[in-house]
Amino acid sequence: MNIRKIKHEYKKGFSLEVENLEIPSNKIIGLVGENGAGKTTLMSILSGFMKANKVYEVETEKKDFTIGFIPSEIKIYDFLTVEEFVKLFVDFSSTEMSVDEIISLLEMEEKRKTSIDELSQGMQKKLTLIPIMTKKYDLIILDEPFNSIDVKYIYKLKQLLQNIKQRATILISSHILDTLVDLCDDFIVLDAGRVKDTFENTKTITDMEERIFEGSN
Ligand SMILES: Nc1ncnc2c1ncn2[C@@H]1O[C@H](COP(=O)(O)OP(=O)(O)OP(=O)(O)O)[C@@H](O)[C@H]1O
Repeated sequence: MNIRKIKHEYKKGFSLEVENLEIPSNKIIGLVGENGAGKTTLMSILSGFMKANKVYEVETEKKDFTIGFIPSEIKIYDFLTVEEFVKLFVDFSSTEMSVDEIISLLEMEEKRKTSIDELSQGMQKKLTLIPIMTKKYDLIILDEPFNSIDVKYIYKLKQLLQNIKQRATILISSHILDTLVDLCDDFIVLDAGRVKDTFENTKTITDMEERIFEGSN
């Protein structure tokens, strides 16, 4: 995917302006930047969740390019049980996986009859990730996927994303830098709505910290 130009202005003054940014295929790319840098705005626009109100010029490798977006917070139908929620997903999506397979992949067999509003935050977060585990996309966009999930599941999610990378590009925003350094191939640094830097991951946390935060206050 090539972002020729995206420009969006919010009424209260913040503007996002990204130009000539290549999102390479079959890579995991970390989108980093301070609070309010514009990560969610960029991800929402790229996924079609929000429309850029000034300029939107994006090129994709093919016409039927598919994008899966998991926002950082999704309100799910919390009056359903885990099993009912997964069944609803299976019935209304094109996945070939069964309800049992998905519940087993989530390691939530013991909670299948539990109402979602009685699950922990992390368990609810896991449910929001079902689409990327079960469907094929060309680009997967994940906004803060590691928030509130436990270390074991972070480990599993990292493995899953490494597998998915063989057939998709993955753009992840997170403030958990060591997880990103472990996982990503490349980084994009956003600062005040502009791309400050793009670089390859050297897999050394201090290196990456210096590169990302250098020049910041
Ligand atoms: N709906 C909105 N209306 C007006 N301004 C907004 C709106 N949504 C976001 N903003 C502003 O746009 C800027 C970028 O916000 P955005 O959520 O994209 O940043 P972010 O990098 O994802 O931040 P964080 O790391 O805190 O999640 C912020 O200044 C925010 O206040």
